[in-house]
Amino acid sequence: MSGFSFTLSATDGRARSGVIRTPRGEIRTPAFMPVGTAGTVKAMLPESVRATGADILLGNTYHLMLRPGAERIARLGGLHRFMNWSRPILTDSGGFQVMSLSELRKLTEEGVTFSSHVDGSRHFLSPETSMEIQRLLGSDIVMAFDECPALPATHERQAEAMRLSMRWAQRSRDAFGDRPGHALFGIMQGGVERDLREESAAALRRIGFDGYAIGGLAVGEGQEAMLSVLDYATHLLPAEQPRYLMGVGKPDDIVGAVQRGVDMMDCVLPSRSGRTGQAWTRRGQINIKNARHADDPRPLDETCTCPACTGYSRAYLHHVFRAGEMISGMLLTWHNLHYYQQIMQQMREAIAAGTLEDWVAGFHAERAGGDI
Ligand SMILES: O=c1[nH]cnc2cc3nc(NCc4cccs4)[nH]c3cc12
Ligand SMILES: [Zn+2]
Repeated sequence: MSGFSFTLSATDGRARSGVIRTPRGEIRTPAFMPVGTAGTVKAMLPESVRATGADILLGNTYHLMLRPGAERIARLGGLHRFMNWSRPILTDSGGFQVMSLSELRKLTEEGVTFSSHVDGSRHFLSPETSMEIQRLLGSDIVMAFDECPALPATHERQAEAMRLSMRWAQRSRDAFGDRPGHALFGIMQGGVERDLREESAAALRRIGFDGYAIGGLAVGEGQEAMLSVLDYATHLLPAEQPRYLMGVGKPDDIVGAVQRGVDMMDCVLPSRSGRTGQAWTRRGQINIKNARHADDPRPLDETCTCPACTGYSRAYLHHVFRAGEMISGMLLTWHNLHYYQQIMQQMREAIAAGTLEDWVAGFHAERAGGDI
C-alpha cells in the first residue's frame, strides 16, 4: 500500500463520490481545494480554512520557489509546518504560472528559463527541478511539469504543446521516483481538440499516474467550451483514480464538472472575489460595495452559518468594504469558501443518495439571474 489510495463510494450518473486517503488525512470527493498560493489562503487563518470544511489546499511551486525559496522552507520543516496546515497539500508544478506571470521566458525541450516577477532574478524550471522543488516543499500530491499554451492557439500549436507536455510527463514520472504516501498526478492537455485530448489521455495512461488532471481549461475558453470538453474527456481517464479539473471555477462550473465525473477542483475565485466585495450565495452574487446595501440589516444569506452571516449585516459589510477595513476581505473570503464547501458537501450527499439530478435542479432554480 503506497499510503495514498482512492476509494469510490457511490456513483450517480457520471458523478462519483469517494475518499482519497493520504498519510496526512482524508480528502472527501468531490472536493474543492482553496488556493494558498504563497503559503497562505489570503485573509484566512489555516484553522479558519479548516472550519469552512476544506480537507486539502493548493500551493504554487512558482511563487514559493521565488519567495521564500523551497530550500528555505525545507530547512524550516516543510510547507505544512511552515504554514501551519497539517492536512494534505497539492502543489501545482509551476509551468502554468511561469507562462502567465514571469517575464523574459525561454522555452526549450529542456525546460523554461525565466525572470522572477518578484525581483527579476533568473530561474530554470523543468520536470526534474519541479519534482525536486515539490519534494522540498513536502506536498502530498505533486503535479507533473507541463506547458499550457496561451489562447488563442491553433490545432498545430496545441498538438506541439501537448506532445511536449507528454514528454515532460514521462520525465516528471522518472524524476519523481518511488515516494510512498506521496502521489504524482499527470496533466492532460490538448485544448478543445478531441483528437489531441484522446492522444494525451492515452499517453498519460501509458506512463501511469496516481491521479489525472485535466489542464488547459479555464483559460478563457468559456463555460460552454469547457463543459463540452468534459463531456468526453473524463471518460478517457481511468475510472478508479481521481480526476482533477484545474482552475475551476464559478459555482455553476463546479456543479457542471461534478456532473461530468470530476472529483477535485481548485480556484482562486471565492477568495480573490471575496477580497473585492463579491459574495457568492445560493441565490446568486452580491456585490456588497453597491450603495443599495448601505442600510440593509439582513445577512448575506439568512440560512448560512458562517461568521459573516451569523454576526454581521449587509450594511456592516458594505461599510467595512467602503472604508477599506481588513475585516472586509476576511469575512467575505470566509463566507465564499464556506459556501463553496457547502456546495461540495451537498453534492457528496446527493451522489451518495442518488439524488444529484434533483439537487442540481434546485441549485439552478434558486439562483436569480445577476445581482441580488
Ligand atoms: O493546464 C494547466 N496546467 C497546470 N496548471 C494549470 C492551472 C490552471 N488554472 C486555470 N484557470 C484558473 C486561473 C488562474 C489564474 C489564471 S487562470 N487553468 C489552469 C490550467 C493549468
Ligand atoms: Zn455566510
